[in-house]
Amino acid sequence: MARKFFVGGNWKCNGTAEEVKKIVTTLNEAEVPSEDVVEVVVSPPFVFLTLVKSLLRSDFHVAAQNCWVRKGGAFTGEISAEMLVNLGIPWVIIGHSERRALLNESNEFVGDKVAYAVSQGVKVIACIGETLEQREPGSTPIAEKVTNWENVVLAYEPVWAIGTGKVATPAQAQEVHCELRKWLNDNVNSEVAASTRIIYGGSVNGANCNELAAQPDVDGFLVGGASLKISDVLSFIVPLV
Ligand SMILES: O=C[C@H](O)COP(=O)(O)O
Repeated sequence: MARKFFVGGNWKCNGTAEEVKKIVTTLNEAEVPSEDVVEVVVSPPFVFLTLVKSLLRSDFHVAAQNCWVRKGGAFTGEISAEMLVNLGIPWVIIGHSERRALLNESNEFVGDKVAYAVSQGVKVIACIGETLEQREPGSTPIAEKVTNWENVVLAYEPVWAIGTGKVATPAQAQEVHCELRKWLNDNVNSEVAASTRIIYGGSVNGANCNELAAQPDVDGFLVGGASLKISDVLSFIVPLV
C-alpha cells in the first residue's frame, strides 16, 4: 500500500502574529505538489491556530502542538481534543521529546493522550524516543491503547539531531524506521505496519531532505527550525514534486 508523503512544520514556541502571517503567505503563494502526493501540515503555537487556519490554503492543514489527556475541565492552561475538533483543527503533535524532557511527560501519559485524541477524531503525530530502549517502551502504550491507526503518524526524532544541525544520515534514519515498522508488524499487525507513515525529525532542511526522502521507510518529515524560515520553508516541500 502506497504511503502518502507527509511534511509537518513544527513552529514550536516561536513567532508573532506578523511573522506567522508572512510564513503562511509564502506557503500560500507556492507551487507545490498536489495533496494527493504530499500531505502538508503546519503546527503553530496554540494562540495562532485560528489565525493560521483562517489564512492557510485549503490543501494544507493545521496541527496543535499538544492537547489534554482526556475530556476538558478544571485543567488550567490545557486545551482539550474536543476544543481542537470544535475549532476545526484536524491534527495534533503528541509526545514531542521537548515535552517529555521538560514537562516530564511519561510514556503512559503520551499513550493515553494519543488514544484519547484519536478517539475524539483528531489525527496524531506521535513522537517517539531515540534509542531502542526508549522507542520500545515509548511505543508500547501507544500500540496498546490506539485502535484506529489510520489517524496516527509516527515521528522518530533523535534528540541529538533536534535543532543542532546534526541530521541523521539517510542510512541511520532508514535503519530505525525499518526497525519501527517491524516493531509495528510484531506488536500491532502487518496491515498497520505497511500503512503507517513513519516520519523523521531532526535538522531537516532543503539540502538534506531529498536523500532522506529517498529511503523506503522514511515517509516524511517533522521539521522545526527550517519550517520557520521564509527562505527555507518551501525547500523541503517543493523538491518532492
Ligand atoms: O519537531 C521538530 C523537531 O523537533 C525537529 O526540529 P529541528 O528541525 O529544528 O531540528
